[in-house]
Amino acid sequence: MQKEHRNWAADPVLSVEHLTMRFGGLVAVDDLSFDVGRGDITALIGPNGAGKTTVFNCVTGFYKPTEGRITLRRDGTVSTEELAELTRGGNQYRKTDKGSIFLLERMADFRITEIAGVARTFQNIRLFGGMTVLENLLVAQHNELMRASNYTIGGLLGLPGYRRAAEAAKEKAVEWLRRVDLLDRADDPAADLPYGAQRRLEIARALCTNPVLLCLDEPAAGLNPRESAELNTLLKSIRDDHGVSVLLIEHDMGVVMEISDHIIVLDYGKKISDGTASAVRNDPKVIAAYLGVDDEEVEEVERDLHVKPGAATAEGGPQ
Ligand SMILES: Nc1ncnc2c1ncn2[C@@H]1O[C@H](COP(=O)(O)OP(=O)(O)OP(=O)(O)O)[C@@H](O)[C@H]1O
Repeated sequence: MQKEHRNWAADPVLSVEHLTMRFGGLVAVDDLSFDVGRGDITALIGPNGAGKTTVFNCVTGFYKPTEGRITLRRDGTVSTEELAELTRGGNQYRKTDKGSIFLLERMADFRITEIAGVARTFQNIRLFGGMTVLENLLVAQHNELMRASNYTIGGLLGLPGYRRAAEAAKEKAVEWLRRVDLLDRADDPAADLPYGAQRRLEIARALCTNPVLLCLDEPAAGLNPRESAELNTLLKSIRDDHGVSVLLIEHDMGVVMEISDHIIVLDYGKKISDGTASAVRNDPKVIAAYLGVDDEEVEEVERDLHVKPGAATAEGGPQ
């Protein structure tokens, strides 16, 4: 059951404003603005080359945007005036007892994960294949463990503070393995897992960093229908049971339409639609943009969007 209230307007965890990213003469993202609601699953969709991954790379600090502001509201409430003040000054973030905000376009990728609380997965799985499943989740908590050792040899000496932190890291890893149904594979090399299980492990690894916003780049790519259904259940549980906001890029319209509270549609780097799944599904601009894809994909898109065959051609969409 999809929620009809608009968290993205009432309580945005992420606000992207006037984002532009140029590569030489190519404008990959063009003056794009959108909000991601706290506690929502938000999907960023659009035809190939629309600019989705570029947006992700800007939000997660892999690219420095040409222009634009990207605000992450980690917790509490920070007023518009305080945000304006932070923007005018040179700082990357502001933390007060009322709440904390981060200007992600000013921050390096590792700081975005570590202090702003944004975690991501990639289009191509990036696990440490030779390490065990459990070790992959412990490595993800390296920063926390380093802090616990006070960046000294406390870890090697087994000082109590470090030992406690190491125990907690293991407990967290085991708990996430249980949630993603991989506990029985904890000691196997990650590379030995089937593809769908590797995707779940990547998500668990991202969650071990305690994110407020989890960014997933095509999590359903390469999954069979059963694995896709399991992914849907996992993502809904991450939202509902753990309160983590999810922003995903996904080509599988079955997944997108079933789980998304909010969908943003890009085409040629610009936003062409923004709303609930049902609003976006019936937007002629979206259907037209999608029908600009290869002929063999047209029927699939029409079926996934639940529109009558040929409906969008009547709107004069690009062919
Ligand atoms: N590092 C880069 N240098 C030059 N051009 C780039 C770079 N990254 C992306 N682009 C270009 O920017 C445009 C948007 O690419 P992007 O990968 O963001 O699209 P996408 O919507 O994620 O596509 P897909 O669905 O195929 O993954 C494309 O024309 C792409 O070739």
